[in-house]
Amino acid sequence: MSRVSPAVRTLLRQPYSSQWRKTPVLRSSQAWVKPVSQPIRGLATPAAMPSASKENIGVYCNPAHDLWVKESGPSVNEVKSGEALKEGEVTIAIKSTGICGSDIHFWRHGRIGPMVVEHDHILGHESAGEIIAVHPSVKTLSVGDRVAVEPSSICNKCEPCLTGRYNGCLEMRFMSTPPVDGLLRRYVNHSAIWCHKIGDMSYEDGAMLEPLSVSLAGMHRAQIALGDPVLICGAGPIGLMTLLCSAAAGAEPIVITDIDQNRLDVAKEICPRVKTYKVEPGVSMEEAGAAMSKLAGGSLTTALECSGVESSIAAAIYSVKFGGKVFVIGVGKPDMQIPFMRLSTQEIDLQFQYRYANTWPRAIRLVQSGVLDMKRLVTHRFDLEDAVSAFETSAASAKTGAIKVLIQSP
Ligand SMILES: NC(=O)c1ccc[n+]([C@@H]2O[C@H](COP(=O)([O-])OP(=O)(O)OC[C@H]3O[C@@H](n4cnc5c(N)ncnc54)[C@H](O)[C@@H]3O)[C@@H](O)[C@H]2O)c1
Ligand SMILES: OC[C@H](O)C(O)[C@@H](O)CO
Repeated sequence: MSRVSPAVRTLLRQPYSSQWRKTPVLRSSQAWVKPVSQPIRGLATPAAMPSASKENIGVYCNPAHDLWVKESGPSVNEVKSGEALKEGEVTIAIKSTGICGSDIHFWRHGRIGPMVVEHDHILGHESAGEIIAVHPSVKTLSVGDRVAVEPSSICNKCEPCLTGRYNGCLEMRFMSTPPVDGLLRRYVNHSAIWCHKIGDMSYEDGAMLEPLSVSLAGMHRAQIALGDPVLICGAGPIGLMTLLCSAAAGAEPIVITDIDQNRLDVAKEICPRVKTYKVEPGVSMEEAGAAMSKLAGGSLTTALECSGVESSIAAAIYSVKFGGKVFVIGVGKPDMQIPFMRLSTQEIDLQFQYRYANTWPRAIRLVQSGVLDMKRLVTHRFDLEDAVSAFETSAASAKTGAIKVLIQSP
């Protein structure tokens, strides 16, 4: 806050409130950031990074469930001088970021299980952008490269890291999971190894690679094959991406469920051969599971659970036949009841996925080649300055029809 005037400082400190939304957003023409004339060696010149003339702002939440936009680091001066850039790092001008259900959760509930918001905290981990500065030690990326950001940081020493399953890193620092700040900023410094080149892919598609990675990791470990009958529970962004993946993998038949008819309609739009099942209140998990099974002609061997809702996981367990598998991608309550004896007597495997490892090159190939087209899932776009409205729209998805809300910094 040291480079801003007291009036601006007051403005930037405003928590989420109607006052912020009515307040005109700061423009770079208001020039509260001093321009720097001498860029350091190895960094882009100011002419090569016009967007770095704008102040850096970020989207914050806190334990009191406020949500607001304010000044953030690295400052525009630090970006230009490179003083905050560590060995192996690049500066990314973030262009597009998706809002994830976990962002809404950290804002509204202040925690996801053991991950607790304890201070002012920057959200966002589904981003793509342009490289605008490169530490001299970085040889793999150049200024101007378009990249999708993998929001991880790992120790490279523990067993999960050394065996290639780095999503289980014992010292994982995942951006946007407290206490690690997220990507919903105009500029972010991050290790070059986690910035995946996307060529001429749009930044929107680039931002979608992160949730797609979750689906791909699930698909890979659930071992979905050509002709497999598959149930997908939950038609949110993850469920719909899993639907696209299942269709591309040749699963047949495919059944998808949700409580929201709009989302089921979108599922039908992006995959006309999918069969939809609307989950109604008052229907028991046994009945729901049986109905899902019937829609698939009694064939279901795999359920990919993408809601994280206890009753949905239970219905999935009742939907698959002897020897089947329920693969849970959704996350939910810390403790849940499951139909244990159904799992036991039917020898149903219950498996879980948490985040992803090594999925990004695969995700990029699938989107670049057109095998997967996720554009229909983007329903709303907001500028970074208007991030509060973006979060409200995403949080009220049943009313707004939002599926994936993107925040952009053109
Ligand atoms: N395992 C991981 O690493 C990982 C990563 C990202 C997201 N997730 C989780 O995956 C899940 C899906 O993410 P998303 O972004 O699509 O979230 P989302 O909340 O947008 O989608 C969940 C969908 O489930 C539907 N639903 C609710 N109750 C249901 C029920 N009883 N039966 C069927 N559907 C029901 C909702 O209407 C919604 O459409 C969430 O639990 C999220 O936290 C897990
Ligand atoms: O895709 C990554 C997930 O959204 C995160 O793990 C989140 O659920 C908690 O940080």
